[in-house]
Amino acid sequence: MTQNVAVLGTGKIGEALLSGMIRAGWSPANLLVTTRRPERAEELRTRYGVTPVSNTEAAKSADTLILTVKPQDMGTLLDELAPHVPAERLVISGAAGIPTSFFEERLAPNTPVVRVMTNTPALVDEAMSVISPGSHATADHLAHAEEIFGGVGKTLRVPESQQDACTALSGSGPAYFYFLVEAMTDAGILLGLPRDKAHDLIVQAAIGAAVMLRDSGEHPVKLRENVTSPAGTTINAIRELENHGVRAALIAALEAARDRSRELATGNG
Ligand SMILES: NC(=O)C1=CN([C@@H]2O[C@H](COP(=O)(O)OP(=O)(O)OC[C@H]3O[C@@H](n4cnc5c(N)ncnc54)[C@H](OP(=O)(O)O)[C@@H]3O)[C@@H](O)[C@H]2O)C=CC1
Ligand SMILES: O=C(O)[C@@H]1CCC=N1
Repeated sequence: MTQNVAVLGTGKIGEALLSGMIRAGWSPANLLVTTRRPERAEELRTRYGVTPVSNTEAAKSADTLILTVKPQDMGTLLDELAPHVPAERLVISGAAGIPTSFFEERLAPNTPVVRVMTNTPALVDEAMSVISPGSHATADHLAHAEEIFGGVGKTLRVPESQQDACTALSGSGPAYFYFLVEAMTDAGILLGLPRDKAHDLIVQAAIGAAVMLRDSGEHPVKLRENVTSPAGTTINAIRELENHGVRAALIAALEAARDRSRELATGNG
């Protein structure tokens, strides 16, 4: 039987997922979207051929509901949805921080809930989507979530207790790499390179390093050692990174992201 899937609150992540599902072979005829603004609904209809509906209509008619509003908007959305979601619907939350218990307390008893933390590389089918079941989600529900999110990249099952850490690492992760590229491009400017050339050099170094990290089977330390010649250039840069506490800064940064994810747990964050 063909399943209807509704994406509720189709912003950046919702659209990334939607576009990936269509690339992965889902028919737009089976995809519903909800938005807060009518012009956004029309944009999605025109761009993807999907059907915009109200939140209430989605709750009544879709087999699976994927909630991709901001954590702070989740309580309001659930107040609207709760009276209309039959208990057999699978509810997937894509929101940072909010535990599955938040949904279970507001929806009909025994509603299956799955929590997923994906990331924006879903736009290029290179997402990492970290998946955890709520109390009533079965193996079939998890498999269905994996089928959906597997269309936009890799998936990984973790206990829900690890979701805040995963949010800090991979949900927010792409932003740290963009930040590095931005800073290293500025360094290229300081060293006298034109901005476009500096950008291209750093992006290609990032792609090459990422592919080697994924495919070489080597530990990152070994890969870095291979670049770091005795009395060469790289070790001078590494010394400066260590002097400026970049390793400690990254550990503290990810800890702060994990803590913020925990704070968002109430949906009022
Ligand atoms: N951005 C990222 O990299 C990641 C985000 N996430 C999570 O994904 C979720 C969405 O983030 P993101 O896509 O960045 O945010 P966006 O603001 O781009 O998307 C949320 C969308 O929900 C809409 N919306 C809000 N309330 C309602 C409602 N009641 N009914 C219908 N639509 C509604 C908003 O409308 P309007 O446009 O009018 O504001 C907006 O378009 C968040 O919970 C976030 O934690 C997870 C992983 C990565
Ligand atoms: O910054 C945020 O809150 C969201 C969740 C993970 C990535 N972006």
